[in-house]
Amino acid sequence: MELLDFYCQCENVLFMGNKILIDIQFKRNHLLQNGFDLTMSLYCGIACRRKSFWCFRLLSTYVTKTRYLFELKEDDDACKKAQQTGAFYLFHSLAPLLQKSGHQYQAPRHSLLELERLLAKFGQDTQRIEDSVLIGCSEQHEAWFALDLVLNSSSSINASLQKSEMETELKGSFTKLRKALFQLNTKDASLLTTAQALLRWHDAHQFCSRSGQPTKKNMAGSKRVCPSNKIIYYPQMAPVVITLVSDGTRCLLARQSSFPKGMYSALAGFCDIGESMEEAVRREVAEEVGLEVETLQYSASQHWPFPNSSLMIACHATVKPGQTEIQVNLKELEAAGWFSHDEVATALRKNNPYTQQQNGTFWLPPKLAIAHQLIKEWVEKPSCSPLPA
Ligand SMILES: NC(=O)C1=CN([C@@H]2O[C@H](COP(=O)(O)OP(=O)(O)OC[C@H]3O[C@@H](n4cnc5c(N)ncnc54)[C@H](OP(=O)(O)O)[C@@H]3O)[C@@H](O)[C@H]2O)C=CC1
Ligand SMILES: [Mg+2]
Repeated sequence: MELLDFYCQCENVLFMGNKILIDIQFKRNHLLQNGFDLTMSLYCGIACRRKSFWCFRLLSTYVTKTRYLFELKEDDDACKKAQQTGAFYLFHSLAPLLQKSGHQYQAPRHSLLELERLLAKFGQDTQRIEDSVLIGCSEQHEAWFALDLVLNSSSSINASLQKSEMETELKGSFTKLRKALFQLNTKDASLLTTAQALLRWHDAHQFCSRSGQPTKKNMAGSKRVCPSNKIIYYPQMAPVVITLVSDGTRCLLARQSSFPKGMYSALAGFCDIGESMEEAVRREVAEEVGLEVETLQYSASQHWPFPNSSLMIACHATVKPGQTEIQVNLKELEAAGWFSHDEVATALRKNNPYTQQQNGTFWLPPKLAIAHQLIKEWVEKPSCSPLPA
């Protein structure tokens, strides 16, 4: 339910700036009378007066949130204003700040005032706040930003010395993202992943590749512009295909020498320029294990921040029956093999790297990796009906 149109009398309306809030009780009755299943409690929208009635076009919370973020990306003044009431996630050399509460970890947010105090305490200019990037907002339109306290800093104070003092001051610890992802809930993990990717991109794109001049970030951090030739640079992700190959009864798992000991995953590879997803899957499977893909089926996608931002495009593939002999490309992989449904289902159930290494068995990527989801899908439904490649 994204858009609704309806009419009501003036006393049911509250104005807030250029937005309106409908009297909740009225809306609930109205929507229930009209057979809507009201699952969200608040809608914003636009209104125009028609005789004694107001005509409303109501937008869902998701749409208003999206429109608000779009406005902040386009309008530097609006974005700067949003910082006044916004909240900031903090990083140190791309490691997010985490705080422990009981047995759980969380990513704390700081107000502008708290951030200004912190920067002043550590001898940094509050101008640095302009290096922050917009990463989202709450349903109440509290804008969320991320700032790296040392990247691009002109402060002469040694960054590593400052780190532990900052951690004491902030009652938390700056934790490497790979580790942080295992300690956070999915929502925080996804926000911090986006934040780190954006902070990293800005750090690596300080100069125009044509003029060599420093580029300037817009307030939200959704782009950088070269002041001398007006070239605009947008943050980029590299498309990567990840494929779980099956021969109908078994699936193919492989490992690179850089993987943690004992971990096996699906085949992955960067798309070459000019390739479709289907072509990239066929090429990667042929390059890495010497097999020809017969059919494939798209499953899902995921942003993956390591080592740089990738858009992981996940799919299931099958190979021609009777053509299942693997020829491992040792320049790319350390090992690859066929695994039975039972073996993979057992590994999935006991996916504990420590115990599985001890037993000499293999283990699979963690839950938050799309490779895990692909493998789980195959175990639950090994015979999906894919499209020809
Ligand atoms: N989320 C998940 O579930 C999973 C994510 N992944 C991610 O998928 C990505 C790709 O997998 P991988 O098997 O390594 O890829 P490839 O099989 O394509 O091999 C990697 C090599 O490709 C070259 N390469 C080509 N284009 C690029 C590019 N745009 N960026 C970096 N390297 C490039 C590099 O070679 P050279 O260094 O010689 O230049 C690199 O070492 C990895 O970054 C990995 O983190 C992988 C598995 C699971
Ligand atoms: Mg690969």
